[in-house]
Amino acid sequence: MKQSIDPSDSANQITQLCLVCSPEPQTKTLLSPKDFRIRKPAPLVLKPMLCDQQEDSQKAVGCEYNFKDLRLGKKIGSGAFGDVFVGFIQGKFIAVKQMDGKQLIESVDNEIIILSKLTHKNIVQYYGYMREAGMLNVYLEYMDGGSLSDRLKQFGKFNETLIRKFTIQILDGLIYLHRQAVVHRDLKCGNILSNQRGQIKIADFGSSSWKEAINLSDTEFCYSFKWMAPELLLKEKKYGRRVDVWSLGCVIIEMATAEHPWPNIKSLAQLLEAIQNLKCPPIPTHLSKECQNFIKRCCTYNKDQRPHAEILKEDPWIKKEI
Ligand SMILES: Nc1ncnc2c1ncn2[C@@H]1O[C@H](COP(=O)(O)OP(=O)(O)OP(=O)(O)O)[C@@H](O)[C@H]1O
Repeated sequence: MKQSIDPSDSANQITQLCLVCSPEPQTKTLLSPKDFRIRKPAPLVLKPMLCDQQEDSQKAVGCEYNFKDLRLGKKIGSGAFGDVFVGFIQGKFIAVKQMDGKQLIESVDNEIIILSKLTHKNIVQYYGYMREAGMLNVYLEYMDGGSLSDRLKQFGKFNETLIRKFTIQILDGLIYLHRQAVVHRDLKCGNILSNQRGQIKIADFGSSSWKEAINLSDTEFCYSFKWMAPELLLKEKKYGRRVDVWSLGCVIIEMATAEHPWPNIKSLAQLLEAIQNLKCPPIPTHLSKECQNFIKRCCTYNKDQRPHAEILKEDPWIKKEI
């Protein structure tokens, strides 16, 4: 099936982002992925984008921001590549992802390249990065509600009204990403952050690709596998944006149950067997028929029959008046 991407729309957005991100104004209008290489290390003063936190604005405002003034606060989380702290600068809170620069691996660089060209109300905003004393600090929008998986652990499963509200926001974020030809590949509640205003944003682009080939390691069972589309697990060479649509179905199951999708699966071999036999993760029966049907559409085994995120925006469950 042909992918519904409006090239002019995409090109305009990328051009606009590049103009905001780059230290020098660009005059080019046609850009390619190589235009988004990481800038040379160690600039102390960056010109990041700052979103107005008071509004749901998609507009990024360019301004000078000296990270030397940053004060580091308490640790708010940790992941495979390092720790995340809250930072305070010029009266604003930001998140600081701190990683050992020496152990810096490709996927972190990958995350920076991808983040630096994205700006959308449902994508965690990237402000800049700095290498200092062997550490790499990545500066991000601070999401004071933490991840959705933190919220599920704390408060238990969400009701369908909230699930629908969050799904609409995730869909908007995905539609934007996919228009930029970015595939997230690791969408799960742990990588979706929330704030006190009920907004949610997609984060953690360490696994994202710029139309690049996948390199899946099957030597150890990684729990992210449970959110993965069959074509990724089966290491098919051709896969696309719709792997994120499968994961969205799994995210809805996670929100509805406060458990991983495929809750009884403990190994990659078991997962592969289950996915090939059942074709779809178990769908919670307490959800409305429309919601169950939406999950089924997301988790369509055959990727060519699986709808794109844009098409799902028109689904009756999403469009219904509440
Ligand atoms: N921008 C942010 N604002 C607020 N909290 C954040 C932010 N980014 C990360 N966190 C918190 O820090 C935790 C760790 O985030 P991080 O992105 O480093 O790792 P992860 O996604 O949990 O795991 P991994 O990188 O190993 O996949 C998150 O679960 C979240 O609670």
